Amino acid sequence: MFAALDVGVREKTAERIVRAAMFIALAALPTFWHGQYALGLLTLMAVYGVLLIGLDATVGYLGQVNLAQAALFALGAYGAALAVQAGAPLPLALVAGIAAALIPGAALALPALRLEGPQFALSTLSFATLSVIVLNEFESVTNGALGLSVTRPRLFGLILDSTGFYWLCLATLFVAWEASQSLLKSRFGLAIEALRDSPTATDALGIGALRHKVLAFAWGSTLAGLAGGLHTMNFGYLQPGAFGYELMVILLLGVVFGGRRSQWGAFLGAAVVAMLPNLLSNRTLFSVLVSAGCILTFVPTFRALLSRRAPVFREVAPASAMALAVALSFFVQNVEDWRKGIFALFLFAVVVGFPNGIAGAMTTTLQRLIRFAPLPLPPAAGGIGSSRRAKGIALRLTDLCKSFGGVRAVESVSLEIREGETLGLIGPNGSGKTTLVNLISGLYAPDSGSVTIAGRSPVPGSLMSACAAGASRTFQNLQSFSGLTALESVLVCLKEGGEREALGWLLAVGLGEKARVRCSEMAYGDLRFLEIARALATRPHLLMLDEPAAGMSKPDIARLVLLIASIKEAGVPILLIEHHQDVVAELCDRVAVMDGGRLIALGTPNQVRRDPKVIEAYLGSDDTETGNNELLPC
Ligand SMILES: Nc1ncnc2c1ncn2[C@@H]1O[C@H](COP(=O)(O)OP(=O)(O)OP(=O)(O)O)[C@@H](O)[C@H]1O
Repeated sequence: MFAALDVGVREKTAERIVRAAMFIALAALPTFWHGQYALGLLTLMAVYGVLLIGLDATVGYLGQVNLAQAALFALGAYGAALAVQAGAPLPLALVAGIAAALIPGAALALPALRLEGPQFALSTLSFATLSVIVLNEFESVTNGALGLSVTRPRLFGLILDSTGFYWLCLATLFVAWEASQSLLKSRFGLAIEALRDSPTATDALGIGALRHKVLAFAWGSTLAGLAGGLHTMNFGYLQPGAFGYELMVILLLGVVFGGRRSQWGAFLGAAVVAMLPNLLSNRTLFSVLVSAGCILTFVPTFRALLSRRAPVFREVAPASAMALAVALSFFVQNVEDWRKGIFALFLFAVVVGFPNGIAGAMTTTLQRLIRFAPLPLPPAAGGIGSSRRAKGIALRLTDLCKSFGGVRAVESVSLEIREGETLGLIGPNGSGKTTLVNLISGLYAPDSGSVTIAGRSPVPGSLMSACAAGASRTFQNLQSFSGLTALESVLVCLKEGGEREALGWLLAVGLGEKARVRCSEMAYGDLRFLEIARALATRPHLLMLDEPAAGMSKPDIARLVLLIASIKEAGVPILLIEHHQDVVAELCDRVAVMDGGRLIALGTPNQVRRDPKVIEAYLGSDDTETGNNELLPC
C-alpha cells in the first residue's frame, strides 16, 4: 500500500542529490564553525526540523490547523525524561518519548479528525491547554513548575558530547525527512491529497478518509514525541511553561513560512524558528539580512511599475511589511523585544507574496529554470475487459424510505438490477433520483428499508461499506482530486495493481494522453470521464452514474454513449441517471421512473414512454432547467 511510485523519478533523484549534499555540509559544519553556541543553534534547528516535518503532516497535507503539536512535543519530552530518570538508555528513552506522544495523539485524533476546520483547531487547542495544565499540576511525577532535570544517557555505551549529539539529531532529521517523503509521496500520500479535495469521493471509492487522516496525525505525533525526546537530552531541563501558546503559534508560523506540504518547507521553517531569536541579538547582521529580504520583495512592485501598471495588493503588501521590518531593525532600541512582531511581519510578507511559503516559491522558480521531461508511460494493463462480471442480482432495494424534514425524498422504493443489466433512472427535477443513489452508495442512511448489493448488505450510511460490497459511483457535481494527475486519481482507487492498471482504465475512457495532467488543469468533459475511470478502477459489482452527460458537448456525449455501451458489454450492471433521454433510450434495458420520491413506472424504454403516469409526471413538471423535458424517443 505504501509502495513508492515511479512518478517523477528524475525530479526525485535531483532533489535527493541536493538534499544529501546539504546534509553532508551540515554534518561538516562543526569542523569549521566552532563553539558551543553555533552547535546549540544547529542542534535546535535539527530538533525543530523533526518537529515541523511532523506538524506538516496535519497542517500541510491534511490542511487542518493543528494546535496540539507543541503539547505532543512536551509529552514526548517528559516521557523521555521520566524514562531517563528510570535508568533507560538513550534509544529506549526516545521510544518512551514517542509512546508518550503517540498514545494521547491517537486518542485525540480518533474523535477530533471527524471534525473539520475551526472545530478541529479548537479541539487541538483544548488538548494543548489540558496537557500543559496536567504537566504543571501532576507535581509528584513532573515536579510541576519547578521543572525536571535529566542527564543525557549513553548511546550503546558511548557518552555523546555536543558534537556527537548534534550528529545524532541530524541523522534523526535525515531519517524523519526520508520516511515522511516516502510515506507522503506513496499511495498513502495520494489518498491524503484526495481526501483533502473530496472526503466524500475518497470514502465512496473505498480509499477511506478517516483512516488516512488518523494515520497522518499519528505519524505527526510520532515525530513530535521523537523531537521531544531529543529536546530533553539537548537541554537537560524541562518546564511546562516552555511548551505553551508561544511555542504553539511559532511552530504553526514556521510551517506556513517555510512552505506547506514540503519537507524542505518544514526544514526552512525550523531554521527560521531556531535562528531568528539569535539573529536578532546581532543587530548589524539582522539589518543586512532584512534589508536584502526587503529588496527581494520589492522586485514584483518594480516589475509592475516598469510595465506601467499599478501594483496590486499582493505586490505592495509584502514589500510594505518588509520595509517596516527594516525600519524596526534600525530604529528600535532592543529588537529582541520585537521578536514576535518581526516574525509576524515576515509571515505576512510570505503569506501574501508567496502563499506556498519559501520552499514553494523556490520550487516554482526552479521548475521555471529546469524542465524535466515527463517520464514515459508504462505499457497499459487491464481495462474494461478485466471488469468483474457480476453474477445474480446486482442490486435489490426493499421499501427504501428517506425524508428530509417534511420532504419525502424517497418513499417505499423497491426494485432490482439484474445480472449485466443497465437500468435507467429518470424523473423530473427533485423527484428523488440522486437521493436514491446516495442511499445505495451509503452517503445517506435510509429511514427504513434495506439495500443489498451483489448479495451483501452494507452498513447503512457507510460509503466505505457500500464500496466494499461492490457499489461504485460518480457524482452529479464533480468531485475531482484537483491536486492529483489523472493517472494518480485512478491509481489511488485501485484495490490491486499499479500504474499499468491505472493507465489501462485511463485508456479505456479515452484519457491515455492526459495521464500526467493534473486534474486542476483538465477540461470539464475530461474530468467527467475521469470520474468513470476512477469508479471502474474499484472493479464494481454495480456502477452508478449520476447524470454523466450533464454539461458535456455533443461529441463528448457520443463518446460517453460508446463508453457506457462497452462497460455494459463487459457485463458490469449499471444504474444510470440521465436527463438526456436519447442516451437512456439507447443504452438502457429497463427504465425506472420516479416522481415525488415514488417509483411510478418500471419497464422497457418503450413501455415507459407510453405510461400515462409518466406522461403526466413530465408534462405536469417544470423541467425547463435541463432544457430536455421530452419523453423517451421511439
Ligand atoms: N440533503 C438534503 N437535505 C434536504 N433536502 C434534500 C436533501 N437532498 C435532497 N433533498 C430534497 O429531496 C428531494 C429530492 O431531491 P433529489 O436531489 O434526490 O432529486 P433529483 O431527482 O435527483 O433531482 P435532480 O434531477 O434535480 O438532480 C428534493 O425536494 C430535494 O430538495
